[in-house]
Order: sequence, then structure tokens, then C-alpha cells
Amino acid sequence: MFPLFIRMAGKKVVIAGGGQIAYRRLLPLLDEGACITVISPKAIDAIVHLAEQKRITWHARSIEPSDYADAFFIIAATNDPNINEQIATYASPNQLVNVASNHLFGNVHVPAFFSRGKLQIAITTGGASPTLAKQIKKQLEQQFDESIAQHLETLYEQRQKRKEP
Ligand SMILES: C[C@@]1(CC(=O)O)c2cc3[nH]c(cc4nc(cc5[nH]c(cc(n2)[C@H]1CCC(=O)O)[C@@](C)(CC(=O)O)[C@@H]5CCC(=O)O)C(CC(=O)O)=C4CCC(=O)O)c(CCC(=O)O)c3CC(=O)O
Ligand SMILES: NC(=O)C1=CN([C@@H]2O[C@H](COP(=O)(O)OP(=O)(O)OC[C@H]3O[C@@H](n4cnc5c(N)ncnc54)[C@H](O)[C@@H]3O)[C@@H](O)[C@H]2O)C=CC1
Repeated sequence: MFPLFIRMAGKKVVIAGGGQIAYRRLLPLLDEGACITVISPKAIDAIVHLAEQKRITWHARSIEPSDYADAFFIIAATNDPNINEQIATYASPNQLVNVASNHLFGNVHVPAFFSRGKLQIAITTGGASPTLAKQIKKQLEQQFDESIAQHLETLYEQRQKRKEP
């Protein structure tokens, strides 16, 4: 697995499933300005609410391959592992696909992560123990408190000045 931080503003994201896991994936992507479509016969209230506010699109039906043919990033988070795995199979090899129910499918793992201003830290265990990834995240959250955000801003400004011609 190769770690990347991806600018998601304006990118088409299709999420199959409308449960807690779909919502957990959706929130940080929405913050980043991704264009999100949820396809799911049922959805939790928080997702329905976002759709009512027109912050995302929700289609209340089962997912079909044509729904994600032109998606930049596909998230398979239904409660049917077979459907999730089928999505990974039907997607183009050039699309990013995350399968929430089986780490062996798809080509993207979602890490445990947090930010302190411009500092972003993400941890994965390659599907071995998401719980350990979460614990390591909590330890690092203690180690890097909010003060690092301001320190990093100062370093950033100094660096920008040095780069000025
Ligand atoms: C492959 C991956 C999926 C992906 O990439 O999308 C995946 C897969 C699976 N998770 C499962 C279960 C749990 N996942 C969590 C928690 C988190 N899981 C996350 C990521 C990932 N989980 C990716 C690998 C990341 C890595 O390797 O480190 C985190 C880090 C990020 C996030 O989800 O937002 C988030 C912590 C967030 C945080 O707080 O920071 C908990 C604990 C809890 O919720 O408290 C449990 C229950 C305990 C347990 O089972 O361990 C199951 C079995 C499901 C079933 O039984 O059906 C599968 C399927 C499988 O193992 O194949
Ligand atoms: N952190 C992680 O990565 C974790 C992943 N999981 C996995 O994530 C998946 C989803 O978990 P939850 O959100 O808790 O499930 P959930 O049961 O709350 O929600 C599942 C959603 O999928 C929808 N759905 C079912 N069939 C569909 C279809 N054909 N097309 C579109 N949508 C469909 C349902 O309407 C429902 O909204 C599970 O498969 C579970 O194995 C579970 C726990 C943690």
C-alpha cells in the first residue's frame, strides 16, 4: 500500500450504502469539498438530512454499475459483502475503490487519521487491526496537541518568505 494525501475538492465520490460506516467515510470527504452521491435503499437520518440540505445527493435504491462508471472514488459500504466485492470487480482498474467489508478487495484502505492545522497523521495496519490503528491515533493525538498547528503556521510563513524571489 502506497500512502497518498489526495486533494478531493470537486471530485466525484459515489458511496454504496447509507449506514454509519458510509456516514463516517462521507463527513471528511464533504469537508474537503468532494461531490458526493450516496446510493442506498435506506439511509440513516444524518445522511437524509445532508441530502435535504442539498449538500450531497442521495438516490434511494440499490447500486448499479452505471452509478459509478465515472466516479473518481467509489466506496462500497453496504451491509452485503457480496455487493461490496462486486463493486470492486466492476470498477475500472483506474478508479479508486474502497471496500469497507473486506480489506482484501479494492485498492484503497481508509486509515485512522487526525489533523492539527496543516499537520495530518494517518495510520493503517493493512486490515490487521483497525482497533490498534485507532489506539495508535489516540496516542499520537496526545503527543501532538493543538499548539503544533500554530508552530507549523509560523514555519510555513518563514518558508514562504525564503521562497520569495
Ligand atoms: C480495511 C478497513 C476498511 C477500509 O479501508 O475501509 C477496515 C476493515 C474492517 N474493519 C472492521 C471492523 C472495525 N473497524 C473499526 C474501526 C475502524 N476501521 C478503520 C479502517 C479500516 N477498517 C480499514 C483498515 C484500516 C487498518 O488496517 O488499520 C478505521 C481506522 C477508519 C474508519 O473506518 O474510519 C476505524 C477507526 C477509526 C478511528 O476511530 O480513528 C472497529 C472499531 C471501532 O469502530 O471502534 C471495528 C470493530 C472491531 C474489529 O473488528 O476490529 C471490519 C470487520 C467488519 C465486520 O465484522 O463486518 C473490517 C473488514 C475486514 O477486516 O476486512
Ligand atoms: N471501519 C470499518 O471499516 C468498518 C466496516 N464495517 C463494514 O461496513 C459495512 C457497512 O456497515 P454499516 O454502515 O454499519 O451497515 P448498515 O447495515 O448500518 O448499513 C448498510 C447500508 O447498506 C445499504 N444497502 C444494502 N444493500 C444495498 C445495495 N444493494 N445497494 C446500495 N445500498 C445497499 C442499506 O440500505 C444500508 O443503508 C459492513 O459491511 C461492515 O462489514 C463495519 C464496521 C467497521
